[in-house]
Amino acid sequence: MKLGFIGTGNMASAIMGGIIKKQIISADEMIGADLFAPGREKVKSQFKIHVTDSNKEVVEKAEVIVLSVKPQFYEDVIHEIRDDIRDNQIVITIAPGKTLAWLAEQFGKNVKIVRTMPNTPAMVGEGMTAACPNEYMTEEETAYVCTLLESFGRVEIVPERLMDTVVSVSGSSPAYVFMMIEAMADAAVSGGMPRPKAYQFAAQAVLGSAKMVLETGKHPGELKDMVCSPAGTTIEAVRVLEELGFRSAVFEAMKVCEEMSKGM
Ligand SMILES: NC(=O)C1=CN([C@@H]2O[C@H](COP(=O)(O)OP(=O)(O)OC[C@H]3O[C@@H](n4cnc5c(N)ncnc54)[C@H](OP(=O)(O)O)[C@@H]3O)[C@@H](O)[C@H]2O)C=CC1
Ligand SMILES: O=C(O)[C@@H]1CCC=N1
Repeated sequence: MKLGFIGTGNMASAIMGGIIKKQIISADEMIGADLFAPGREKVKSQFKIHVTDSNKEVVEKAEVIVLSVKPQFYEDVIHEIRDDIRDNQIVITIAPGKTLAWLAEQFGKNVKIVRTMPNTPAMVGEGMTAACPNEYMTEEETAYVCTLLESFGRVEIVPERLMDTVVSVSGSSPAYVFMMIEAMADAAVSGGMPRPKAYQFAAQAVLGSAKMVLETGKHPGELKDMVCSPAGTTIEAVRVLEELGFRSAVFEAMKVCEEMSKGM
């Protein structure tokens, strides 16, 4: 087995889906463990990967192991597997707040670890993942892990001090964007548009806007100004968003998210 998952929930499924779609690793070379039988069965039927109820079996069989349980279960899972981890294996973590120093302490031995923060758009190959390798990872091993992570989106190696900021700007942010799409669609429905069409219009507008930021290299403010025709419709919408504290709401929500990550 090339890749193993301990925990087969939402984020693990998004990663599995992205990797299988890009055919970097076949489903037959992946194994996932989950205590929750319906969770295991879901990924088995969806992706045809091997599944087990034993975390130790994943460690026994996989070269690279993704710890994809909630942060509060990290300590127990690491203590369960630490004696079985071999020198040549690589552990990928995806939990907020779990620093490389904390992870080293829990393993209590020299383990190759890459601390990452992915996001669920991995499911459609548009993930954004930040990665921090520890001192036991060679350049080749880090490059291999980056190839895996790139199979489901963009990857950046970042200094570890930025990881809590990454949680707020990309790990958690799909939730805020989905809320915005939902709100936009509700307003479109109120204007008379059938709901399925409203989601399509709102989502495509968000997708296209994001692509413009990434592909033109222009400042988002300049792109916004290009939409605001003089005495037009958009500038009135912008006025109301400013009045209702749109920017401030996003800013404050992200600061709370970052602080929460630090405390985990
Ligand atoms: N969801 C997201 O968008 C993102 C999540 N993450 C991180 O990914 C990790 C997983 O989150 P997410 O996928 O959302 O959570 P989920 O609850 O969807 O998935 C976690 C899975 O692990 C199972 N589990 C719990 N304890 C164990 C154990 N001891 N051994 C094996 N399996 C276990 C859970 O079972 P049960 O339900 O029975 O407890 C559940 O099926 C977290 O650390 C999270 O912070 C990172 C970036 C984005
Ligand atoms: O909500 C959470 O805690 C996880 C981490 C980033 C996204 N989801």
